[in-house]
Amino acid sequence: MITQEEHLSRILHLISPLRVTEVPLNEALGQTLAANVTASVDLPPWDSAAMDGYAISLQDFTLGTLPVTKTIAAGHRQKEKIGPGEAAAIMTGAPVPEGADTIVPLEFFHEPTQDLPTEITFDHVPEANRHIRKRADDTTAGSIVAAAGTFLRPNHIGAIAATGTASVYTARQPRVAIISTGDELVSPGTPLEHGQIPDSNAPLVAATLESLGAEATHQVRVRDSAASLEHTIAQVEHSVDAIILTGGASVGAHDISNYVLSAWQHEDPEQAIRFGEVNIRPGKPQGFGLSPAGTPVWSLPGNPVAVFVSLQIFVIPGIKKMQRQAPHPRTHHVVTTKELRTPKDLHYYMLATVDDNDRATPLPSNSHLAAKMAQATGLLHVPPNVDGVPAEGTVEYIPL
Ligand SMILES: Nc1nc2c(c(=O)[nH]1)N[C@H]1C(S)=C(S)[C@@H](COP(=O)(O)OP(=O)(O)OC[C@H]3O[C@@H](n4cnc5c(N)ncnc54)[C@H](O)[C@@H]3O)O[C@H]1N2
Ligand code: MOO
Repeated sequence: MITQEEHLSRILHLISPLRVTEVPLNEALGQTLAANVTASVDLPPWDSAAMDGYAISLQDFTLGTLPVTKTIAAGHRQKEKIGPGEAAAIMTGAPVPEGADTIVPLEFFHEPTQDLPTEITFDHVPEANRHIRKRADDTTAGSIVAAAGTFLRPNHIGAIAATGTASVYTARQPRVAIISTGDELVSPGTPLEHGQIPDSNAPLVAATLESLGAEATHQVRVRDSAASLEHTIAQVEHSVDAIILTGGASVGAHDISNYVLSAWQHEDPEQAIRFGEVNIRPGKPQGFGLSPAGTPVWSLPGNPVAVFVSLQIFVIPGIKKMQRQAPHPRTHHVVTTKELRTPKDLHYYMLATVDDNDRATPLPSNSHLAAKMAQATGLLHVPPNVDGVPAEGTVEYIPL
C-alpha cells in the first residue's frame, strides 16, 4: 500500500508546467497569469470630472455671475484651459480644464436639463477640490495590476482592460485524451443489452477537464483487448499533453490497462508507469507514470465514484500544475449531521450535500453509486488514524 501523499507527490514531480503563450484578454478568463500584468497607462489617465456640472477656479473667486465660456464632454480630445471669472460646463468623465480646481454639480444652480445656461450665479462659495478624479489616483503606468500566479476571474479581466492591456501571458491549455476501457460499455442513451452499462466515466472526465479550461481532445472507448488499447494509445500519445484511462486498473484477468501499461519499458525507471494500491477509498487501485513518448498517463479505477474522487485528488492537481496554477484544492471545515464511521488505515472520501450553513449530510457511499453524484455539492474527507467523526463534529470538505 502506498500513501495518497506519496502517490500525489510522484504525480506532481513527473508533470511539468506547459509552455507560456500570449493570449488575447477576451480568451484569458479562467487561465493563470504566467507573468505580471503592469498598467500601460496612468488611471485615470488625466484629471477627470466625477459629476456633471461646472468647472471653475476658486483663485480670486467672488460671489456673483460667471459666464459659461465652453462645454467639455466625455471624449473631448482638445486640451482646455479656464481663467478666473470663467466657468466651463463639464460632463462626468470629461478631462478637467487646466486652471480649474473644483467641479460644482449642476444641481447647485438649476434643475437637471440638457439645455446649458450661458451663465451661472453663485450665492455662496462652493467647496474647493471637489468632484475631480485625480490623474493616477487608481494606479500609475508600470505598476502591477495582476501578479503572475493570479487565476483570472472577470474582475481581473476588467482591471487589466482598464489599464490599457489587450493580451496576457498564460500557460498553453492542456490537451488530454480520455480512454474508457471495458467490454460492458456503450454510449450513454444506447438501449442496454444484458451486461451492458453506459460509459459515464468519459463524460465525467471530459466535463472535469473542460471546467478547468483544459481540452478533452479524444474520447475513445476501448474493448478489453490489449491490442486495441496499445493501438489507441499509440494513435494519441504524440498529440496530447496527458492521457486519462478509466477501468482495468485493478488486478483481475481482464484488467488490461494495468497489464498493457505495466509492460512499457522506460529508460528511466523513475518515470515508468507504476500500479499500486493507494490508501484511499474509493479509488484504491491507481496507476501513473509517463508513456514511452513522455506523456503523463493516469490509469484510474473503473467505478464512477472512484473516478470522481481520483479526479479531485490526483488528476486536477496535475492538470493545474500544467496550467501553472496552485495544485491543491481549497478545502474548509463543515459540521456533519450524521456520525461518520471510517477505516483507520485510509483516507476516506464521501459524497455529501452541504447547505448554506455549512452543515453536511453524507450520501450513501459506495464507488458504484454513480447517480448519487448528482446530489453532491462536494466531498467529505476523513484522514487515516481516526475511525470516524461523531454527529455534530467537524470534518474537512472539498467543495465542487
Ligand atoms: N480481486 C480484487 N478485485 C477488485 C479489487 C481488488 O483489490 N481485488 N479492487 C476493487 C476496487 S477497490 C475497484 S475500484 C475496482 C477497480 O477495478 P478496475 O479499475 O479494474 O475497473 P473495472 O473492473 O474495469 O470496472 C470496475 C467497475 O466500474 C465500471 N466501469 C468501468 N468503466 C466504466 C465507465 N467508463 N463508465 C461507467 N462505469 C464503468 C465497471 O463496469 C465495473 O462495474 O476493482 C475492484 N475489484
Ligand atoms: O476503492 Mo474502489 O476504488 O472501492 O471503488
